[in-house]
Amino acid sequence: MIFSRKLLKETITSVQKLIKHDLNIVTADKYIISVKAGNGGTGLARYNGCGGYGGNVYFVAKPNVAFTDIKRKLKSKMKIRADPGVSANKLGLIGAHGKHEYFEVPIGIEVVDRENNTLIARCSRPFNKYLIARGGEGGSANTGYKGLPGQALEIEVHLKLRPNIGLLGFPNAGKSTILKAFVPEKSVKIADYPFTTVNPQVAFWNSSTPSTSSTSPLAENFTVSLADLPGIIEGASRNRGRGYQFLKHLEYADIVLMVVDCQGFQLKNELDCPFRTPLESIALLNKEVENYDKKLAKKPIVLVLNKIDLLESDESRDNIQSLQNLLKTKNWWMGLPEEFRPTIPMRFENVIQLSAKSGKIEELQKVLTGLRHHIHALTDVPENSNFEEKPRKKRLL
Ligand SMILES: Nc1nc2c(ncn2[C@@H]2O[C@H](COP(=O)(O)OP(=O)(O)OP(=O)(O)O)[C@@H](O)[C@H]2O)c(=O)[nH]1
Repeated sequence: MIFSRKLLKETITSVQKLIKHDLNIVTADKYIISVKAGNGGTGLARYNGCGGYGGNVYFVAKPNVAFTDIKRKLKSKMKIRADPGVSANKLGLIGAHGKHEYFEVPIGIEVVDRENNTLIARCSRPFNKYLIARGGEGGSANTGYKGLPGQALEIEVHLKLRPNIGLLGFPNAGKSTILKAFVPEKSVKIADYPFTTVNPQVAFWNSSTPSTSSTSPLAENFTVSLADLPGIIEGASRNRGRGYQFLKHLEYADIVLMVVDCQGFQLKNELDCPFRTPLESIALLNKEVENYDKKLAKKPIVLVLNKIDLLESDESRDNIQSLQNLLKTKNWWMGLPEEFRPTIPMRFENVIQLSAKSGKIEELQKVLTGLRHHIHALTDVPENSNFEEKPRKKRLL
């Protein structure tokens, strides 16, 4: 088959775009892995020899481990094991300890013991190591010279995003459109019906991204991650519409970007789906967030009243202006009927009107940049720093 130069060039460009897409967008999930710490080595009763301890299994939170890498690793590695301790023998009465296993994970993952459904570790601190399974004691007089078994357990690894900015809103509010405006490659899927965003998507925005104008106040190489979560629905905090899976990604967000359609919201054009005004939508989102986790409602929140280009009359534009002014006040929720009133009313850092579709998001970028002190920059943590493992004490005979 003969390729024309043009066709070849087009193919190379689309492959490059695909690679870029893969680098810029990641998704989140849950994996089941079995973990086995090392067994203790056997002691030698005749000479009071001691077996070495089995190695422990640790998870180490690393900022440079990408979600895409860990997904690949977790898919292929169904078992994580540490080495057993060495048994004592005539020539070596003290067996060496087994090597620990350090499994590097992205910051923000959670580890749950499947047997009793308890949280073992929340790997949220960069370079911290988290003990997942303890190695067995080496054989000695204490154990009747038998090496004890290392802990074995089945764990669930929850990949939680740790975005700097997490987008929150009802379906169709324009979250993906905002994300696309930050990262202008055509790789972010946008469509005009609810739940098109199947998985949370993350984009990395930095000062060299073409969408940021030359007047961008962000410093060179400052990278901010933005997560577009699927639209939540009323009852999300009770896990309606897979609400937990979406809301959990906001737990580690530095800033929440709440997006509301300035024309209001209706899930479906049906009688049992009531129409919600923009103010009601905001209050309901507030309630879902606080019901899920009170701490979320206290995060720095920027509110976007989106789709202002659809406001045709002067009256509707005035109404949105009044709403914007109201939302900047502390008691914005006071005029709402009882069922809409949040228990922990959000205090918005800023409220802005936007037309995400126009792609002109400079004002939003400026507002977020003004909140830079809340943002944990991805480049803040040294790439190569590492922890030192303290040597385990040598036991005396
Ligand atoms: N006119 C107008 N349309 C917009 C604007 N922002 C988004 N849209 C449109 O609204 C529809 C929904 O936008 P999305 O960005 O997919 O909304 P979403 O919040 O990500 O939706 P889910 O993924 O369902 O949660 C699309 O047809 C967009 O083109 C805007 O500022 N003005």
